[in-house]
Amino acid sequence: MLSVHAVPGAFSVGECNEIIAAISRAPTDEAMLVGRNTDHNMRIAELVWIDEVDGMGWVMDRLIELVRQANRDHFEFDLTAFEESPQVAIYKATDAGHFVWHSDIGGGPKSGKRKLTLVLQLSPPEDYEGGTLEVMPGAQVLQASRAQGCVSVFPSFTLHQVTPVRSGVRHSLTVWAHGPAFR
Ligand SMILES: O=C(O)CCC(=O)C(=O)O
Ligand SMILES: [Fe+2]
Repeated sequence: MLSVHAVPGAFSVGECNEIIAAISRAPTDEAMLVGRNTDHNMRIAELVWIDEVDGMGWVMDRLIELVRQANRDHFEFDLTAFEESPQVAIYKATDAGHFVWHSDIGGGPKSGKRKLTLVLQLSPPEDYEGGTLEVMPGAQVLQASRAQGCVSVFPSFTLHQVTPVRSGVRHSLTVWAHGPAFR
């Protein structure tokens, strides 16, 4: 099983900028962790749920196709639904935005059924320093591509983190595919 599947150019630069512009007009919520824990030591980011932003249907359509292809070609998990809205996270250097090591599988009725995680790099790499998505599928830590429009797909149980943003602002989009428990 491939641990992290990358799709460079899954979204064009123009499309990423369009998503950032659309969500910047929407109100943000402070990031909450799996289990609705607001421990600031774990994650500092602002969140916008794509389902609540007008004109973003095409984004969900593209994400579904990307997950479907990645699953068919690389993971072959039993996936049944997308039960949660994709979310855009905004990590700001002024807040030392980050997300410590975690798995995405939580204890809730939806977060407990997460099986694949897809992360889209929305910001161009020159917009920020730090803010690297690191994934640890085994003994080694892999750094996800920072290229704008690149998508990384990995099993939701895989440990991953976002290192503190040291300058600028990083936007990313995360969506999960759900299904019955691993067995
Ligand atoms: O922003 C990222 O690159 C990852 C976000 C993440 O890990 C999550 O939303 O669970
Ligand atoms: Fe995560």
